Amino acid sequence: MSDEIEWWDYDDAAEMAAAVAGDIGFVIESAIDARGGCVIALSGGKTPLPIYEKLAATKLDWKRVTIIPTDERIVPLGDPLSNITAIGKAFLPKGARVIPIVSEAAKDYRAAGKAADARLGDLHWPLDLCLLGVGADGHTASIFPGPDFDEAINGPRERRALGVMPDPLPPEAPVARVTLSRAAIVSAKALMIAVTGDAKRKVIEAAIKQGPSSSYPIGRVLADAELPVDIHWSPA
Ligand SMILES: O=C1O[C@H](COP(=O)(O)O)[C@@H](O)[C@H](O)[C@H]1O
Repeated sequence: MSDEIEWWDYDDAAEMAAAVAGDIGFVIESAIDARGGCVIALSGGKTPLPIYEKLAATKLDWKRVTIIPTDERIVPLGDPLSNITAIGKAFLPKGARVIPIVSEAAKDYRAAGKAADARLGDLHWPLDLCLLGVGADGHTASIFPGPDFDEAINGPRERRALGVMPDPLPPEAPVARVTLSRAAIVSAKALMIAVTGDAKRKVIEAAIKQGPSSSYPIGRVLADAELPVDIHWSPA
């Protein structure tokens, strides 16, 4: 478990968006200065959208930035549930390289996970940054309870992505997923979480208290993190 998990509290989502976008922008600039490029993973769902709007408005050398989603719902590109579609809307116009991790050709969710893992092998690892979200049920990226949970948490460290069938399926997006593995997430050089609302805060606090045997996926990820983790929170 990282010795340093720091909470950053904001008055509202707009204030949080400005602060998190500033932090991500700093990581991107530093990576470009250091090695001429940057690879980041951004969470899906609705919470981070104001952050992406702010970040996309930041003057950066976007052509040197590669963005992957932390996880993807297995739906066609353009579907309202597609994480990469929302991320692409924000960053493709800036010239960033936005890489989907799910191809419509995948036969089943496990094959989709294997294809994503192979595709991710072409990128520069470890990630310069991973921004995670957390669901009200304590899932993070698409690490959910179910038949693939153990592999997502304890699979071989070189496995960066895998297919996941959440059980139970989350009502807000009841579909199979592809997710970064815990190993890929915690190897990132910078790890941040952005969440809103009291319920998610309580879940994360409980998960941290439970430690390495946490019943929540976010607890299992945080328990394996070695670098400091910033948790950004606003009430709504
Ligand atoms: O399904 C997902 O949910 C989480 C949380 O999403 P939010 O809309 O409650 O912010 C998200 O982090 C993940 O990437 C997504 O696929």
